[in-house]
Amino acid sequence: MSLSHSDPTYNDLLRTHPAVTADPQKGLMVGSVALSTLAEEVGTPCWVINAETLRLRAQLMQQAFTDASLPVTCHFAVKSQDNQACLTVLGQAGWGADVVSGGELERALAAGIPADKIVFSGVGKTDDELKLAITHDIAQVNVESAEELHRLNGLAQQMERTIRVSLRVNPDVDAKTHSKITTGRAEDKFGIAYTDIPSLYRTAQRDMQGLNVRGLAVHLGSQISTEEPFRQGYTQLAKMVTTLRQDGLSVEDIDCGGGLGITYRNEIAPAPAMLAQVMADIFGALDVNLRVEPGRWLSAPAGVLLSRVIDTKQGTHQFVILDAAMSELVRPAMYDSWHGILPVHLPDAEAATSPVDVVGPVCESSDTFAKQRMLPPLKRNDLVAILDAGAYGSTMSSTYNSRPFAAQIMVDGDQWAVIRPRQTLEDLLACEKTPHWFTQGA
Ligand SMILES: Cc1ncc(COP(=O)(O)O)c(C=O)c1O
Ligand SMILES: N[C@@H](CCCC[NH3+])C(=O)O
Repeated sequence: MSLSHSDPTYNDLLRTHPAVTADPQKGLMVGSVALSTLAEEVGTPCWVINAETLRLRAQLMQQAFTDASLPVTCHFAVKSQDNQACLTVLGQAGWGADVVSGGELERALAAGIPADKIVFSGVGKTDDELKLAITHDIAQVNVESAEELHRLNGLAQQMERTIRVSLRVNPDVDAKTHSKITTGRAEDKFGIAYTDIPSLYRTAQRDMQGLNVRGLAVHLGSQISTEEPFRQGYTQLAKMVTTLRQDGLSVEDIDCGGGLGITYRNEIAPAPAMLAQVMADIFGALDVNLRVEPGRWLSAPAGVLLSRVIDTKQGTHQFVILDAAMSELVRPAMYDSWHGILPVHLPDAEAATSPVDVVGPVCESSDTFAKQRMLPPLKRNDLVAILDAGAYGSTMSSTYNSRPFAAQIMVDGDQWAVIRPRQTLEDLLACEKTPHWFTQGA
């Protein structure tokens, strides 16, 4: 988060973030709606999602696979953005869902995504979650251990059903992204060890009556910004397909996971066309059905976190204290991640920028959105938009420091609506109970 001369300027950020535009009179806009209007009407902090951006990115990704003549089923990773309105937009664009919990499965169904377009990944699925998947006969469960495979088979047989599964392979490939979001190294908790796959797959396909074993899945990590990890991971998978087929087993499906990175700062992020090309090169001749599970690439650039300056203060550093905090957007605190920050009022072309620390009000030094960021002057009550906040923002929010969850707004052209109201303190307290022995006789 340190000061870098290669940091994008205000204009660079605007150019690379079409979800927001600048109007000389109204300041920053999402679609045709001024962010200042949303701040007035809904209050800050709040999340603002541009439906058009989501739709466009869904289309662009599908187009990349079409251009590569690759039939791919696209499943949106719900963990990146789980709002029902966003899932509805993507469902209407023909996308399925990738879920990692019973809650996400219920959300995807509630948004109208059909069960046969839902895949269920995740390193620890409870019996209840697996039963839910069986009950709804979802597209497939990506199984992450021998133990889970046996448990799922038992549950399906008890329910007198069968369920489609793929085995998630741990290919021992380093995705060269942040260590905390790397999932395909041997030491990571995800997937089944590469060398254990052949015997487990054989047992599952030949002997487990509750399972319809379809193929293999992989997910290497998130915010992957180079082609090489995809190439390495998928090559491992393709070799495994050959091994299994040589053993007389059938492999019909390959789930390539998600992970495609975006440009937050100055990363040269790969385009979906790169992913499509790698998949075509490696799987094109294998005669398999392909799936992908991207999240961030679709949702991150579609959303901003809108916040107001509570105060500024001059210490060793100049501080700008926002009403948004790590309780809304935890990524900078958790991964030292960099997010563009734009003042909502258009800065005077003459205004000099100076280095400031942009922080939140939470009692943690890590509650810092940016250190020594070159920004035009900001004063109390000014608004700022924190960019690329549509993924792993609201879904990772907490109520730390008794801060109720922020409102979520969707803008679609000239229309806007609150799609999740701001939680109130009453909402927060309503589900808590003080044990009866404290209140008896009071
Ligand atoms: C199994 C699985 N699929 C898909 C994703 C989505 O990843 P991303 O948002 O990086 O595309 C994740 C998250 O890392 C995941 O764990
Ligand atoms: N939460 C991470 C991504 C993790 C993806 C889930 N496996 C982030 O904000 O970058």
